Amino acid sequence: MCLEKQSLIIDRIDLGAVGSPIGRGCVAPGVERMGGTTVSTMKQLDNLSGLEEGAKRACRSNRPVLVSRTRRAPNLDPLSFFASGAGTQGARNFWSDPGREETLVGLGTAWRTESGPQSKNRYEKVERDWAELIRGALREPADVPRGAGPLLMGGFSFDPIGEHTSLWEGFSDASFILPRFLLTAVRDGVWLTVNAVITPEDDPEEMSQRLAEEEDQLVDAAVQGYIPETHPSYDAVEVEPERWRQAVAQAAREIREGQLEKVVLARELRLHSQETIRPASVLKRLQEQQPHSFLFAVERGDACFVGASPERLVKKEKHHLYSTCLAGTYPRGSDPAADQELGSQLLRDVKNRQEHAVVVNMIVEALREGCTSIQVPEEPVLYKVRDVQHLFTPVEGTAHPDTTLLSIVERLHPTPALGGYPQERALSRIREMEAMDRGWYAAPLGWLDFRGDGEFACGIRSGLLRNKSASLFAGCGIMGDSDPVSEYEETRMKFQPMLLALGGKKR
Ligand SMILES: C=C(O[C@H]1C=CC=C(C(=O)O)[C@@H]1O)C(=O)O
Repeated sequence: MCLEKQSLIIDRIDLGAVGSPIGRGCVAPGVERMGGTTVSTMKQLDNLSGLEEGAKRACRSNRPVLVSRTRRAPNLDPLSFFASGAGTQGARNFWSDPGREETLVGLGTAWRTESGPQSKNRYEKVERDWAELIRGALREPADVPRGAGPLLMGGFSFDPIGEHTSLWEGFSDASFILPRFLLTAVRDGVWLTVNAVITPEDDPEEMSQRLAEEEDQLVDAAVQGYIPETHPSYDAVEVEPERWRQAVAQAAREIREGQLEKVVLARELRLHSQETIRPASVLKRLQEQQPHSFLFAVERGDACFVGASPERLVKKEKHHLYSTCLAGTYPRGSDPAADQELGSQLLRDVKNRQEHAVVVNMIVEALREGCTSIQVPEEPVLYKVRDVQHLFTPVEGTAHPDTTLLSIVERLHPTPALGGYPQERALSRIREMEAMDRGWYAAPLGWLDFRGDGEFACGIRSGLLRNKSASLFAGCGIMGDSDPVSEYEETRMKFQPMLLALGGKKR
């Protein structure tokens, strides 16, 4: 629809109060009145000038144009916002870092990029597609906080070459969504970004009306603050535990023979519930129970990959890079003294220190290629989460000007904390020895913004929810002296966060 429309002159209205109780109760649900103009209409007008400009650009360049508008939304709670999108979108994304400095909730799809199996260039493809869309985008305002404005949310599968089963249907080897609505909760407050990709065929007025209506519905539902509470009772089936213990023994033998240094073997626990498992309910419990972990949910169609991972893969903020070496695990103690004693034992444990060192060496090498300088402490410290404690070494670097976030993700993934060492040998042993499709388990997931900044975590302590079923995943680093029974116990501890978050009882 490339007709030159007469430009509307619109008074800019600060929509900081969107969804606030002003006028609530005086008008139909979803519409709030302010000085004779409905908020819905104001939103529509507010978005319209950008969309009209975008439509003109789309016509001139004959290509889609991204129009993105961010404003404050002080009264929105991230979890309620996530829950408010249930059912309507099938494309929700939730992200929160362990400091809860940046919580992002994406609802709906303004644009997406995907890569299929065997795709060797999946990282470059996402970056290329995104750069192409961002070129010529209209953003308002120019300055938005980190985590707001146009950005992609999603992730990658663990291994594009390994077997792909129907379990992970909907989750391709790279899948990133530019959310139609993005809520960003940061120290500075809460922001709402509305993204639209307008083509020469679109009518900006119609689009702006549709966006305003959708936003009203979501914001109204979120303001009600309803988060479903489910307590399903479920049957749990461990997938081939004996075969897994044998694989651990076999891997340890191969390591002693010098065929490889380390491999991470994982297993699956399948749950069947009496009622539909609600991702928002699981996220709520994870938020309460796992304050020191990344929280994530990636919904694709009727499935949702959810977890509370303690492990950062990489964060990029301007030219600063931050990564994490997390490997080596002990249980938590039943009281502070016992906990401290177990922590001291872990710090002295030879097998765990070696397992950890393999990870540090690889991450430092991988970062070195993209950095002008690297800082890494000499000794690991403890990182304690609710059910286990780990050896932890943070690594920081200063990136070369041309080092991109996804090029670092590609270099790092899978680190020996998730795959093994040497990488290719470990990957081929995982493909042969594990009786499961890892899908997105242990893979990079996170967000990437219009500046090239963002953050990725490793998708561990996680599960894939689909209607009444859940598949939970847990793995451990196998070394030459690994004992199959203790490694099996370690995976039991690592299932705990998701089992607890499902909130139900084992039948
Ligand atoms: C592979 C997992 O954990 C990794 C991360 C931290 C500690 C690990 C370990 O001690 O084995 C694993 O390398 C998992 O939780 O599924």
